[in-house]
Amino acid sequence: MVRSYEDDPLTLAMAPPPNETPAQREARERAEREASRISDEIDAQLRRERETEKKKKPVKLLLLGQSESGKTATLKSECTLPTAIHFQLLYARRQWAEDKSSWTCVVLLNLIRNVNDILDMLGREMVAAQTAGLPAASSSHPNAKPSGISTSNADSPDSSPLSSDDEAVVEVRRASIGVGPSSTGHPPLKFRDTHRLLRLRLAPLRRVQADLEGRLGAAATELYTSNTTSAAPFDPEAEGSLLAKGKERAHHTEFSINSRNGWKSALERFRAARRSGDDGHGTLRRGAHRDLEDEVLSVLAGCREDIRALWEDRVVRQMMARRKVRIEDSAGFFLNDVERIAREDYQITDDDIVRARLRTLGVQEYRVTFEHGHSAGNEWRMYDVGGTRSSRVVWYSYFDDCDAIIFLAPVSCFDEKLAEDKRVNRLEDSYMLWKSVCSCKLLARTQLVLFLNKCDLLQAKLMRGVKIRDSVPSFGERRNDVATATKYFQQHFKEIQRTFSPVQRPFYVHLTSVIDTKSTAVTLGAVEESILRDHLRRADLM
Ligand SMILES: Nc1nc2c(ncn2[C@@H]2O[C@H](COP(=O)(O)OP(=O)(O)OP(=O)(O)O)[C@@H](O)[C@H]2O)c(=O)[nH]1
Ligand SMILES: [Mg+2]
Repeated sequence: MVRSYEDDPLTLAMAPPPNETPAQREARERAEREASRISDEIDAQLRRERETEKKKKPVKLLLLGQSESGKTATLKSECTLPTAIHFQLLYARRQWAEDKSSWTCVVLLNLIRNVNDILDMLGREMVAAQTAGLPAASSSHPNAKPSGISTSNADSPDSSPLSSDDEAVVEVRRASIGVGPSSTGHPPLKFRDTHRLLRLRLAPLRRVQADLEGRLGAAATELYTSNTTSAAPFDPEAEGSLLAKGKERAHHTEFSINSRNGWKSALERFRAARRSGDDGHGTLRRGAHRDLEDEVLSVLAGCREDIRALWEDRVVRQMMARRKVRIEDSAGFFLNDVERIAREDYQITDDDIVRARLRTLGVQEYRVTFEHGHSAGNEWRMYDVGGTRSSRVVWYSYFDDCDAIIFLAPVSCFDEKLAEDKRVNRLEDSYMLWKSVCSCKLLARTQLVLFLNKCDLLQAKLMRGVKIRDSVPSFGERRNDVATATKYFQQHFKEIQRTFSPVQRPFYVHLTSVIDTKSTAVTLGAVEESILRDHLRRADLM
């Protein structure tokens, strides 16, 4: 049976009365319009509530990558921008002024380490020159004493305050910057009295380095050993995984380290020291409570000219070139800024902070609530992790419910080895780590964003004539320039993602130099938008 529209009971019930007057009709239509407005308002209210509900779930973002890939620098880079609207770290913003002065000690430590590294090399070379039968210090002064350097002790008693413990630390540090025992196969370098004097006059910096390292704790020194041979000890399915072996966290040297012991707490030690020197009226007492930072600055200011002389010395440069040491490419390099930094009134800049190096231990959490921009009202939780192989085992516990990962792969490191395992090429390690992250089932729905970082250092390295194919044979005869190299590396990462992701996902990649704060802010802006879009879509599906 076919029913006509006019027969529909609802239509009949809603139909105006047949004898409706114009006044009644107007009243009815007004009532209908009002009902419709109220209904729209209720819908809008419900929509707003749903959006708020969605926003209540924080966006969870991890920064992953090997040690010295630039994870912490990425966060610092964002914090330094006064007008940054992206990733506004409210925690960091509030603490930034305080943190800024605490980072001063890190910069001073980095600079002093640069100097001591050179002095170590110099000591070895001077001994080598002497054992080669040449005078280590050919006197330019008629009354100058003969060199006191003894061949039985690399650093003679008159010129070096090194204890055997110090020597061990120096050995480790030398290994980290690729400093061999001495440059061989060349005629001995022509050292003069000035070199011996420089070593003598700069010797106090060794003690200062030890004091600063003591104050900053474990974060101040790099890790040169690892108790795991796996690139991804967090991956239960990976060979050599500590989790797979069922080893407990407590058995692992870095497992005991948590967010309270990261660089934030390293800086906190300085804040505490500063507070203890405060007389309660906002002024620092001198003498017994004199701030370590002031003391270091005063020693450094006294050494400024000698540091400059050491760094600009032709023979010293020759020595480093022979040893293939590129101290200027190492993390926390500040020797070119000695004129500005080694002063009692040194004021740290944002740029110094981004370039300062302090290792992250464990996992650092940042909670951020955006006040404006497209993330307004959203809470973001960001996790900056320690990247050494031993530290990676704790990563897994942060994977659950993770919206996005920014994975940093330092591409300038194609010819370098991991500090914690000298057998492993750093680019290879990044590939292995990326593969584990891509294939991890827990991260199957997580957005992955790859930063091919340290492009500035890559550029400088290639300009110096370093050939990629010497370290990466598969690179072959391609053009040895940044564009070709990054395209090649990018393709490799893309292929790994495509092959190993349990579910196909878009490949997001950015070429970065995260110490360039301005361009990093632009990149992070785009990343933030894309992560947020995905986050809301996931919330919609819930
Ligand atoms: N020139 C240059 N230096 C960079 C870049 N990214 C990071 N650095 C520097 O490299 C050093 C190491 O960076 P970090 O951010 O501390 O490295 P990380 O990944 O947090 O390392 P861990 O905490 O050990 O896991 C710092 O001195 C940074 O300033 C870059 O793109 N270019
Ligand atoms: Mg870090």
